[in-house]
Amino acid sequence: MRIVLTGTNGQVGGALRPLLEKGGTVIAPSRIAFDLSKPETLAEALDGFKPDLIINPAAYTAVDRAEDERELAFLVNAKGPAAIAAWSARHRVPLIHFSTDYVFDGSNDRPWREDSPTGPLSVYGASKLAGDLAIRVAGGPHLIVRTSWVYAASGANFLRTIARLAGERKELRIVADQVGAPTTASAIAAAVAGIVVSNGSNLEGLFARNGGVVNLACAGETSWYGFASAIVAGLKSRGVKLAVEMITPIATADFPTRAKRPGNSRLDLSRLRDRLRVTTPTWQEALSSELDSLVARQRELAGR
Ligand SMILES: NC(=O)C1=CN([C@@H]2O[C@H](COP(=O)(O)OP(=O)(O)OC[C@H]3O[C@@H](n4cnc5c(N)ncnc54)[C@H](OP(=O)(O)O)[C@@H]3O)[C@@H](O)[C@H]2O)C=CC1
Ligand SMILES: Cc1cn([C@H]2C[C@H](O)[C@@H](COP(=O)(O)OP(=O)(O)O[C@H]3O[C@@H](C)C(=O)[C@@H](O)[C@H]3O)O2)c(=O)[nH]c1=O
Ligand SMILES: [Mg+2]
Repeated sequence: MRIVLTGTNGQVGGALRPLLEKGGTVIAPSRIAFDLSKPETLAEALDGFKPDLIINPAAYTAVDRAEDERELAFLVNAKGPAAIAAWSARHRVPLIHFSTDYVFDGSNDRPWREDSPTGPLSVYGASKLAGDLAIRVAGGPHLIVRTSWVYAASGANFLRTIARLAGERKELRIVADQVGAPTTASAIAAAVAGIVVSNGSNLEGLFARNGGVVNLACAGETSWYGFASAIVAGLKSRGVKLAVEMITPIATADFPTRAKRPGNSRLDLSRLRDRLRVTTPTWQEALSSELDSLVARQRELAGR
């Protein structure tokens, strides 16, 4: 199977690559060879790659910056995916794409289902929602994996931000009224690669029956404050020396940001379990193994 995989410098694409290489030929075009901000060039590139499957984790993910770069965010997150989806529909080549909890307004008091009403609060969320809708409208075989709060031992993410700040500051002030499920790129990659490997050439049929959007996050829930507290506790228990003495829970209103974020980011995982037979680790289990990798990497870099 020939798999075109985008975004391999990113968290999810980077975690997927080695898992997919075990089961097929992975074509991982550079951003220059396959630039989502140039939608008109993508069909010709795909003609050349001749994939049997396209997996597209590449995205514009700078949530605050997107408020000032609306056009670029929509090109990368909506127009590019729309062009890929049109090619996928024309050639009946399955497409796996990724979506976000930020398509919701966060007002609900229950976990969001795949068909819950959307209402993005940010340009990033609106651009991702436009991508989801364009893929659906194109009508090809597709699966849109909707996830939340993604992090890894490397890359730009909340774990790495907190690990850095905890080494520099006495006090961290973290919002406690936004709840969701922190999710490792490796948990997403394991689940997605599992679906690909176990269904092989039958993905088109699987997506016809059970495609569309599926929520996929780590199990359980916490706030950004709860997540930061667990990160700091986990680093300390692994013997990492930190400057931080106090972690203070604050309200969203006390941490002004350019983009608005949803209060409730929780995703209902029953479709994932019932239709795709996939379960994910709890966020605490996933954090524990990611902290092991982070600390091992830091010790290696420090030559210890
Ligand atoms: N990060 C998160 O918290 C969450 C992410 N998601 C979604 O999951 C998916 C994967 O996210 P994640 O792995 O964290 O993202 P990252 O930000 O880690 O990686 C994004 C990747 O997209 C590439 N990219 C950006 N612009 C373009 C472009 N114009 N053309 C081609 N490639 C481009 C980047 O390339 P380069 O490295 O060269 O910049 C990078 O490799 C995305 O769809 C995202 O919206 C959903 C929920 C949460
Ligand atoms: C660094 C910091 C952040 N925060 C808050 C701000 C924000 O509400 C929350 C998380 O901040 P971040 O900017 O790291 O997270 P953010 O970039 O909003 O993360 C999002 O990225 C996109 C791509 C997604 O799709 C989402 O699922 C989500 O993971 O923590 C604090 O309260 N104190 C702090 O010191
Ligand atoms: Mg961010």
